[in-house]
Amino acid sequence: MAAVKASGLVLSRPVTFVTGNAKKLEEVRSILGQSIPFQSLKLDLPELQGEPEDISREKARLAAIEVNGPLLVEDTCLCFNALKGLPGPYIKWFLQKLGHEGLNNLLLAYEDKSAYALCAFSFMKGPDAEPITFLGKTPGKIVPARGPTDFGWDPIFQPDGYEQTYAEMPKEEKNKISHRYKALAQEPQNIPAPNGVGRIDPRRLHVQF
Ligand SMILES: O=c1[nH]c(=O)c2ncn([C@@H]3O[C@H](COP(=O)(O)OP(=O)(O)OP(=O)(O)O)[C@@H](O)[C@H]3O)c2[nH]1
Ligand SMILES: [Mg+2]
Repeated sequence: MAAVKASGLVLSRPVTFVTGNAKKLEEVRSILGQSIPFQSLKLDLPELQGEPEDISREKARLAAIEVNGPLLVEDTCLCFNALKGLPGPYIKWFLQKLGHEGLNNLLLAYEDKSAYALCAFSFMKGPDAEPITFLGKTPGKIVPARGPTDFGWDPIFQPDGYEQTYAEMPKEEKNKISHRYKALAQEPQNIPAPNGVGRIDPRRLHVQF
Protein backbone atom coordinates (compact mmCIF):
# COMPACT_ATOMS: atom_id res chain seq x y z
CA MET A 1 0.00 0.00 0.00
CA ALA A 2 1.30 3.42 -0.87
CA ALA A 3 2.81 5.34 2.02
CA VAL A 4 0.86 8.42 3.00
CA LYS A 5 2.64 11.50 4.28
CA ALA A 6 0.62 13.63 6.65
CA SER A 7 2.14 16.52 8.57
CA GLY A 8 5.61 14.99 8.55
CA LEU A 9 4.32 11.57 9.58
CA VAL A 10 4.61 8.70 7.16
CA LEU A 11 1.64 6.38 7.52
CA SER A 12 1.81 3.12 5.62
CA ARG A 13 -1.78 2.17 6.49
CA PRO A 14 -5.04 4.00 7.15
CA VAL A 15 -5.65 5.24 10.69
CA THR A 16 -8.01 2.96 12.65
CA PHE A 17 -10.40 4.81 14.98
CA VAL A 18 -11.23 2.40 17.81
CA THR A 19 -14.52 3.07 19.60
CA GLY A 20 -17.62 1.23 20.78
CA ASN A 21 -19.71 4.37 20.20
CA ALA A 22 -21.43 4.70 16.81
CA LYS A 23 -22.35 8.38 17.33
CA LYS A 24 -18.74 9.34 18.06
CA LEU A 25 -17.71 7.50 14.92
CA GLU A 26 -20.32 9.37 12.89
CA GLU A 27 -19.03 12.74 14.13
CA VAL A 28 -15.34 11.90 13.67
CA ARG A 29 -16.07 10.72 10.12
CA SER A 30 -17.92 13.89 9.34
CA ILE A 31 -15.24 16.18 10.89
CA LEU A 32 -12.30 14.43 9.20
CA GLY A 33 -14.07 14.00 5.86
CA GLN A 34 -11.58 12.81 3.26
CA SER A 35 -8.61 14.49 4.99
CA ILE A 36 -6.90 11.28 6.12
CA PRO A 37 -7.27 7.61 5.13
CA PHE A 38 -9.47 6.30 7.91
CA GLN A 39 -11.26 3.14 9.03
CA SER A 40 -12.99 2.10 12.25
CA LEU A 41 -12.97 -0.81 14.68
CA LYS A 42 -15.86 -1.32 17.09
CA LEU A 43 -14.40 -2.21 20.48
CA ASP A 44 -15.44 -1.06 23.95
CA LEU A 45 -12.04 -0.82 25.64
CA PRO A 46 -11.65 -0.97 29.42
CA GLU A 47 -10.87 2.43 30.91
CA LEU A 48 -8.47 3.41 33.64
CA GLN A 49 -9.57 5.86 36.34
CA GLY A 50 -7.78 9.19 36.45
CA GLU A 51 -7.19 12.31 34.40
CA PRO A 52 -8.72 12.45 30.89
CA GLU A 53 -5.31 12.53 29.15
CA ASP A 54 -4.10 9.47 31.06
CA ILE A 55 -7.34 7.55 30.38
CA SER A 56 -7.06 8.35 26.70
CA ARG A 57 -3.38 7.36 26.47
CA GLU A 58 -3.98 4.08 28.26
CA LYS A 59 -6.95 3.39 25.96
CA ALA A 60 -4.61 3.85 22.99
CA ARG A 61 -2.10 1.40 24.43
CA LEU A 62 -4.88 -1.18 24.91
CA ALA A 63 -6.19 -0.56 21.39
CA ALA A 64 -2.66 -1.15 20.05
CA ILE A 65 -2.85 -4.75 21.24
CA GLU A 66 -5.74 -5.23 18.77
CA VAL A 67 -4.62 -2.99 15.91
CA ASN A 68 -1.42 -3.48 14.01
CA GLY A 69 -1.01 -0.02 12.54
CA PRO A 70 -1.76 3.64 13.18
CA LEU A 71 -4.71 4.15 15.51
CA LEU A 72 -6.84 6.79 17.13
CA VAL A 73 -8.99 6.62 20.28
CA GLU A 74 -10.80 9.28 22.25
CA ASP A 75 -12.24 9.76 25.68
CA THR A 76 -14.97 12.31 26.33
CA CYS A 77 -15.71 14.07 29.62
CA LEU A 78 -18.52 16.34 30.74
CA CYS A 79 -17.26 18.49 33.60
CA PHE A 80 -19.41 20.60 35.95
CA ASN A 81 -17.50 23.58 37.33
CA ALA A 82 -19.51 23.65 40.57
CA LEU A 83 -18.45 20.04 41.14
CA LYS A 84 -14.78 20.80 40.42
CA GLY A 85 -14.83 18.97 37.11
CA LEU A 86 -16.93 15.92 38.05
CA PRO A 87 -18.53 13.77 36.64
CA GLY A 88 -15.74 14.31 34.06
CA PRO A 89 -14.57 10.98 32.62
CA TYR A 90 -17.27 9.15 34.62
CA ILE A 91 -20.11 10.88 32.75
CA LYS A 92 -21.04 7.68 30.91
CA TRP A 93 -21.99 5.93 34.16
CA PHE A 94 -23.60 9.03 35.72
CA LEU A 95 -25.73 9.46 32.60
CA GLN A 96 -26.71 5.79 32.56
CA LYS A 97 -27.77 5.81 36.25
CA LEU A 98 -29.20 9.33 36.65
CA GLY A 99 -30.43 10.37 33.21
CA HIS A 100 -30.75 13.98 32.06
CA GLU A 101 -32.93 15.06 34.98
CA GLY A 102 -30.65 13.47 37.56
CA LEU A 103 -27.63 15.23 36.04
CA ASN A 104 -29.47 18.57 36.30
CA ASN A 105 -30.39 17.73 39.90
CA LEU A 106 -26.72 17.33 40.81
CA LEU A 107 -26.46 21.09 40.33
CA LEU A 108 -29.64 22.07 42.20
CA ALA A 109 -27.71 23.25 45.23
CA TYR A 110 -25.45 25.48 43.12
CA GLU A 111 -26.07 28.71 41.27
CA ASP A 112 -23.19 27.95 38.92
CA LYS A 113 -24.51 25.71 36.12
CA SER A 114 -21.44 26.20 33.94
CA ALA A 115 -19.73 23.15 32.48
CA TYR A 116 -17.39 22.12 29.71
CA ALA A 117 -17.18 19.24 27.30
CA LEU A 118 -13.68 17.86 26.87
CA CYS A 119 -12.33 15.45 24.31
CA ALA A 120 -8.96 13.72 24.66
CA PHE A 121 -7.84 12.00 21.47
CA SER A 122 -4.74 9.81 21.45
CA PHE A 123 -2.97 8.80 18.27
CA MET A 124 -0.38 6.03 17.98
CA LYS A 125 1.67 5.60 14.83
CA GLY A 126 2.15 1.89 15.56
CA PRO A 127 2.14 -0.65 18.40
CA ASP A 128 5.56 0.43 19.76
CA ALA A 129 5.06 4.19 19.44
CA GLU A 130 4.23 6.54 22.31
CA PRO A 131 0.67 7.93 22.19
CA ILE A 132 0.32 11.57 21.12
CA THR A 133 -2.60 13.27 22.88
CA PHE A 134 -4.60 16.29 21.78
CA LEU A 135 -7.44 17.96 23.64
CA GLY A 136 -10.48 20.01 22.68
CA LYS A 137 -12.72 21.89 25.11
CA THR A 138 -16.07 23.61 24.60
CA PRO A 139 -17.52 25.71 27.45
CA GLY A 140 -21.26 25.87 28.11
CA LYS A 141 -23.90 25.26 30.76
CA ILE A 142 -26.16 22.44 31.96
CA VAL A 143 -29.86 22.99 31.19
CA PRO A 144 -33.07 20.89 31.40
CA ALA A 145 -33.12 18.54 28.40
CA ARG A 146 -34.13 20.02 25.03
CA GLY A 147 -33.91 18.40 21.59
CA PRO A 148 -33.51 14.89 20.19
CA THR A 149 -32.19 12.27 22.59
CA ASP A 150 -30.16 10.12 20.21
CA PHE A 151 -26.72 11.05 21.59
CA GLY A 152 -25.81 10.96 25.28
CA TRP A 153 -25.93 14.27 27.15
CA ASP A 154 -26.28 16.48 24.04
CA PRO A 155 -29.81 17.62 25.15
CA ILE A 156 -28.56 19.09 28.46
CA PHE A 157 -25.43 20.87 27.19
CA GLN A 158 -25.85 24.39 25.83
CA PRO A 159 -22.58 25.78 24.51
CA ASP A 160 -21.66 29.38 25.36
CA GLY A 161 -22.88 31.89 22.77
CA TYR A 162 -25.77 29.66 21.62
CA GLU A 163 -29.46 29.53 22.48
CA GLN A 164 -29.65 25.88 21.41
CA THR A 165 -28.36 22.74 23.13
CA TYR A 166 -25.95 20.51 21.23
CA ALA A 167 -28.95 18.24 20.53
CA GLU A 168 -31.05 21.07 19.05
CA MET A 169 -28.31 22.27 16.70
CA PRO A 170 -27.96 20.95 13.19
CA LYS A 171 -25.16 18.35 13.22
CA GLU A 172 -22.99 20.51 10.95
CA GLU A 173 -23.21 23.33 13.47
CA LYS A 174 -22.22 21.13 16.42
CA ASN A 175 -19.32 19.75 14.38
CA LYS A 176 -17.97 23.29 13.87
CA ILE A 177 -17.75 24.14 17.57
CA SER A 178 -17.70 20.87 19.48
CA HIS A 179 -15.04 19.58 21.86
CA ARG A 180 -14.48 16.82 19.28
CA TYR A 181 -13.97 19.24 16.41
CA LYS A 182 -11.63 21.44 18.45
CA ALA A 183 -9.44 18.49 19.40
CA LEU A 184 -9.20 17.28 15.80
CA ALA A 185 -8.59 20.77 14.44
CA GLN A 186 -5.47 21.29 16.53
CA GLU A 187 -2.09 20.27 15.34
CA PRO A 188 -1.24 17.36 17.65
CA GLN A 189 1.67 18.04 19.98
CA ASN A 190 4.90 16.31 19.08
CA ILE A 191 3.97 15.69 15.47
CA PRO A 192 6.77 17.29 13.44
CA ALA A 193 5.94 20.61 11.81
CA PRO A 194 4.74 20.58 8.21
CA ASN A 195 7.58 19.64 5.87
CA GLY A 196 6.10 20.85 2.62
CA VAL A 197 4.66 17.43 1.76
CA GLY A 198 1.75 17.23 4.16
CA ARG A 199 0.14 20.06 6.08
CA ILE A 200 -2.50 20.24 8.79
CA ASP A 201 -4.57 23.39 8.69
CA PRO A 202 -4.99 23.90 12.46
CA ARG A 203 -8.55 25.19 11.99
CA ARG A 204 -9.86 22.40 9.77
CA LEU A 205 -7.44 19.52 9.80
CA HIS A 206 -7.03 19.57 6.04
CA VAL A 207 -4.18 17.28 5.28
CA GLN A 208 -2.71 17.97 1.86
CA PHE A 209 -0.63 15.36 0.12
O1 LIG B 1 -24.17 14.01 24.23
C1 LIG B 1 -23.05 13.64 23.97
N1 LIG B 1 -22.33 14.34 23.06
C2 LIG B 1 -21.07 14.05 22.72
O2 LIG B 1 -20.47 14.72 21.88
C3 LIG B 1 -20.51 12.92 23.37
N2 LIG B 1 -19.32 12.30 23.27
C4 LIG B 1 -19.37 11.26 24.11
N3 LIG B 1 -20.54 11.21 24.74
C5 LIG B 1 -20.99 10.30 25.80
O3 LIG B 1 -20.18 10.56 26.94
C6 LIG B 1 -19.68 9.34 27.49
C7 LIG B 1 -18.21 9.31 27.21
O4 LIG B 1 -17.62 8.10 27.53
P1 LIG B 1 -16.49 7.47 26.60
O5 LIG B 1 -15.62 8.54 26.06
O6 LIG B 1 -15.87 6.38 27.34
O7 LIG B 1 -17.34 6.93 25.35
P2 LIG B 1 -17.89 5.48 24.98
O8 LIG B 1 -17.58 4.49 26.06
O9 LIG B 1 -19.32 5.63 24.62
O10 LIG B 1 -17.10 5.11 23.66
P3 LIG B 1 -15.57 4.58 23.54
O11 LIG B 1 -14.92 4.72 24.87
O12 LIG B 1 -15.67 3.16 23.10
O13 LIG B 1 -14.94 5.46 22.48
C8 LIG B 1 -20.50 8.25 26.81
O14 LIG B 1 -21.70 8.06 27.51
C9 LIG B 1 -20.80 8.87 25.42
O15 LIG B 1 -21.98 8.36 24.83
C10 LIG B 1 -21.28 12.21 24.29
N4 LIG B 1 -22.53 12.56 24.58
MG1 LIG C 1 -15.72 4.30 26.83
